[in-house]
Amino acid sequence: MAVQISPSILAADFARLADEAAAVPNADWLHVDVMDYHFVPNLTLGLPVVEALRKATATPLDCHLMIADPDRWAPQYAEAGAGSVTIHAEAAKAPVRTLREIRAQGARAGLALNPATAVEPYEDLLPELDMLLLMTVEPGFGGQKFLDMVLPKVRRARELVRRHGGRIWVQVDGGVDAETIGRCAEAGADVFVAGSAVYGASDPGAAIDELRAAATRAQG
Ligand SMILES: O=C(CO)[C@H](O)[C@H](O)COP(=O)(O)O
Ligand SMILES: [Fe+2]
Repeated sequence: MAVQISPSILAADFARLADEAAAVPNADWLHVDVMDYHFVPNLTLGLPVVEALRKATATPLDCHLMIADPDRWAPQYAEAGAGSVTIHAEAAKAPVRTLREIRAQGARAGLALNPATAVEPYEDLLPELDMLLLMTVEPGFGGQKFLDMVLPKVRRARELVRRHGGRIWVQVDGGVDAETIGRCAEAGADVFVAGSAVYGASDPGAAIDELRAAATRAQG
């Protein structure tokens, strides 16, 4: 599948979110990291900001919920207009129901796995999914170093997805930059979240072009 780039607004200026969204017109998605001080030791933003962002940009929102109770809240993010809503396997207690509720609201449904969470136990969930998100840092903060140990899991996820028809996107998130993105693409990822590498650059749009070119080259 064609490479997709999802810049994370975690690395943007939270006081100027509409301008920061406008600074990346070539992004396929805007990645929105929702953190609640419980699932991860950090707090970011919630539904009101997602609703406001949705009105401020035409770029679809890719909501990554790092929250303790995704079963309760995820459908509301879909209802608020997110194009994609991803819940963590480590937090969801009723993932089948929650993923179905996300889809019923018209959004794509994603399942995220922390670096130490294996993908194989979730094979039976694949029919409920539109995207698998493999964390390449421990969730909670931007600007962390990419974890190479996740790359074999990216390969295994790509193989599982291929066996199930290849419809499901494989996203990587954390420490993705112009250097690490090639290894992720080569391992089988096709959607790339990048926070610091985009919003830390002097020209965020040019940084996206550079990431897309590097991933496309590596896909071969
Ligand atoms: O989910 C996340 C952290 O939990 C962020 O999406 C991720 O860290 C992106 O930031 P960076 O590219 O700077 O690592
Ligand atoms: Fe994220």
